[in-house]
Parts: sequence; structure tokens; C-alpha cells
Amino acid sequence: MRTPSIYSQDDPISAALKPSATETDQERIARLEAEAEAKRISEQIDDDLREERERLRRRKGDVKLLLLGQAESGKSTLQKQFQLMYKPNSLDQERASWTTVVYFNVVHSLKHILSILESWDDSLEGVNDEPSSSRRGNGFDQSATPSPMEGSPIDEATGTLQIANLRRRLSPLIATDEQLANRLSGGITVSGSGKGSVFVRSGWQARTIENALGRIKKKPSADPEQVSRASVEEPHDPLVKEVGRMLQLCEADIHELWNHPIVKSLMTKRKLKLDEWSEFFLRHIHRVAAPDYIPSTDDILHARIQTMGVAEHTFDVNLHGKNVTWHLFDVGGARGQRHTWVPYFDDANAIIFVAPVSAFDQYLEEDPRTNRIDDSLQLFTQICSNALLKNVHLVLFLNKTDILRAKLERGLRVKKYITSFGDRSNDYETVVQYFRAHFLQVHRKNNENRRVLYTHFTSVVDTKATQRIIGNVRDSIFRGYLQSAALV
Ligand SMILES: Nc1nc2c(ncn2[C@@H]2O[C@H](COP(=O)(O)OP(=O)(O)OP(=O)(O)O)[C@@H](O)[C@H]2O)c(=O)[nH]1
Ligand SMILES: [Mg+2]
Repeated sequence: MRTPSIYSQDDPISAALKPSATETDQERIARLEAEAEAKRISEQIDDDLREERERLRRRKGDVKLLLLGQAESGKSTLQKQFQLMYKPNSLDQERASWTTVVYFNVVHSLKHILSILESWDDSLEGVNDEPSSSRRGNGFDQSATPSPMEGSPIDEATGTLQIANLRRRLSPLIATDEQLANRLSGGITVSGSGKGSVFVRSGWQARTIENALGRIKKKPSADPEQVSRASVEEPHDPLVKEVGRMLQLCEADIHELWNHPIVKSLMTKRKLKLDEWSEFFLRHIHRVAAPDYIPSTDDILHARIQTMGVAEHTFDVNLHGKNVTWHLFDVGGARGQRHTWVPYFDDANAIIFVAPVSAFDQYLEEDPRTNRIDDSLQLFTQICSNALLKNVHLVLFLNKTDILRAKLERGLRVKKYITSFGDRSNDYETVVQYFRAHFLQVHRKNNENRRVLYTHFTSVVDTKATQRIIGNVRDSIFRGYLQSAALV
């Protein structure tokens, strides 16, 4: 007996597609699978259309909020904080897909450290001719050289040998960098991604899960903050599993490299500069390399992946019993991405401009001659003076204050990078107020409509503080929103 199919008996197209009478069992199984898939896609299209109609219906009266700012300023991290606040379950559902990002961040950081060390240890020859008896059987070599004592002085030859051994033992792990990047980007490379970082489009989490991680079953968790093996199953993607296994085997080597006196010394001399997320995950390597690793919320907030184009996120925000849908647009901040912003300026209610004040000693990836604070100020000038945005509620986040504080405590001098800072005191308060004054000045000079600029000093990886500020911003946006609604 033939299994019922989706083809109707009297539809002429169905009749034409009807299975042949001589269909084999194998062909029948393949056909039924294809039909089930076609049905799933068709239902998905219906769902999408329904959602779109619903979205348009509700759009009237919705709030449209844009997150703008240069690359690495913290826009997507701020978006995650909105998600945590208004749609916590959704972050929980995509938790497994962040494993790939965290692994990529670790592998890419190691690759960067080793490439900087290359010039240092290239000078010593013959270190690769070690006897094979010092190798482990699983593809990872075991060095016969003693481990360096953290922070203890070592002679150059010993140090070079240790690094060469670490490089060899870590090479299988480093080799996965490109595959992980491809997994996340779907094979799309973007020119100008200087550090070899990965750009992802909106909805990458679902695509990573569907296309690569295989099916991940999740049980809804009552407490979204609670991470347990029961709430998120281990990813099925063989690549991610393999990288996880390698990390587990290499944990001691990664720890050794990260704490190696040569690495520490290059960092102190600022010949090796690591991004904040690299330091974060290397510091937590014991947890990240554990066999049952699942990214914590803090890990997700620290994970770095560049936004490509514009990603829309919607949240239902309730205030005084009124439910309003917020559309939050998170844009890619790299110079090559900024042209995608303008179509979204129309009808925007509010902007949060994110400027990383810790970046005074950094230069743009896209243009290494431009200081990142300068670029933020230029970009802010363009936003303040844009005619399409002249009535928009404007909020400024002077972000990464935690990193600024740490840099100043380490003795970095602002004057060295921003000469106009002059002989002012190099303490945190003076520095943040100095930067704030520059942004306020840009705003004042480009403020025909005499609108208010709301400024906040933020560290958007700090959930408690950021959620308080989001509540504050929400209230001020709502006040403007209600006033304009009253005028209609
Ligand atoms: N310590 C610290 N890290 C931060 C802060 N804000 C952002 N980060 C980190 O900085 C990195 C870049 O943040 P993103 O939110 O991805 O930056 P973005 O503005 O979305 O960048 P693009 O998508 O390239 O435009 C991430 O690793 C974040 O965890 C902060 O206030 N403090
Ligand atoms: Mg982003």
C-alpha cells in the first residue's frame, strides 16, 4: 500500500508529479522525505508571511531605535543586554551557537600571539629537530623542555625553545581557525576585516545551528540565567566537537603560552596587543576548555563577532500597562558597513550612539592612521548634523569605561596619543570628562533643533549597571514618544 502523499488526486499539477507505478522502495523513501521538506518550507513561508503582516499591523506606534557607532564600540553587546532584559529565553536558545564564537575567539587569539612571536623565535634555528621520542601519540607534541615559572626570568634560548614547542603542539588547533571562521560567516569574506575577524549577518545563530551544528534539542528553562547540561544539549557539529576536544588536550599548553614570560614581556612593552575578548577567554581557558563547556551569559557578552549590514531585533516593552513593540537596529560599525545605515534613518525615534572611550590608544582596523576616538567624534558629527535625524531622541553611551580605567591604572598616558589632552591629570575622572566635553561640543555645534543629548558612562558587559541605564533610556524615549504621539 502506498503511503499517503501531499499530492492531491484531482489537481493537474499533482497528477503530473504523481509517483510512477514502478517506483522502488528507495525512491519512495526519497520522495517522501522531499515532500516532507517541501511541506516544511511551505509552512515556514506561510508563517513568515503571517508574521510580516502582523508586524506591519503593529508597526504603527512602534518604537524604532538605532544602535550606531564604530566597529567594536559595543553595539551588539548592548543589543544582547536588551535581549536579556526583554527576551531572556531567546538568548538561552542560542547559547549553544555561541560555543563556536568563543572557540573561534580563543583559536584566533592564539594564532595572533604566535604570529607576533614568530619574528621573535624565528631567529633560533634547529628547534624543530627535536627527537621524536618527545611526542605524544594523539597528534599533540609533548615538550621535553621544562615549563617556565610564571614571571620568572629565562634565558633567550630556553624561551625560544619553549615557544617553538608550544607552537608545534598548538598547530593542529590553530589550523581550525579558518574552518571556524567559515562556519560562522557561511563562507562570506568581507574586505577590510583586517584582523581576520568574522562578519556575520542577522540570524547567523539559527543558520549556524541549522546548517552546521545539526539539530540541537533544547528544553525550555524556567530560569533563563541557569546554564545546565539539561537546558542545552551539546552541539552535534563535528568541527565544534573536534575543536572542543583539541582545546581540552591543549589546555595546559594554552595556559603556558598565555603566562609565558616572553608573552608577558611583549604585552608590557605593547609589542603584543590583545583585544579585550582575547584576554577574557584566555584568562578563563580552564572553563572554556572543559569537556562540557557551554557559554555562560557573561561569555556571550564578551564573545566577539562583527556585524554585517543591519540586524533587526524586536522586543515588547511594557510601560505603565501599555505594550509597545520596539524595533532595535544593530548595525555593522566598520567603515565598509556604514553605507547600509542610511535607509534605516527614516522614521527613527531614537539613537543610542556608542563611543568606546577606552580606545584612545587604538587606531582603526580599516585605516590604521585614524585614532579611534577621532573616528568616533567624526562619526558623531555626521549623525548630529544629518537632516534625516534632526528630530531623533539622541543618547550617547561613552562605553568601555572599565577598560579605560584599567588602562589608566596600568599607566597608559592619554597625552601620548591625544596631544590636545596636554598636561591634564591622567586620572579616570579627568579623562572621561575630557572626552565627554568633546562629544558635547560636537553636539552643540550641530544642534539647530536644540534637542537634548542624554549621556551615560557605561560598561555594557556589566549587566546590572547596563540594565539600569536601559531602563532610564527607555523612560526618556517613552516620554518623547508620548509627547509626539500627543501631537499627532
Ligand atoms: N570590557 C568591556 N568589553 C566590552 C564593552 N563593550 C563591548 N565590549 C566587548 O568589545 C567587543 C566588541 O563589542 P561588539 O558589541 O561586538 O561591538 P560592535 O559595536 O557590535 O562592533 P561591530 O559589529 O563590528 O560594529 C566584544 O568582545 C564585547 O564583549 C565594555 O564596556 N567593556
Ligand atoms: Mg556588532
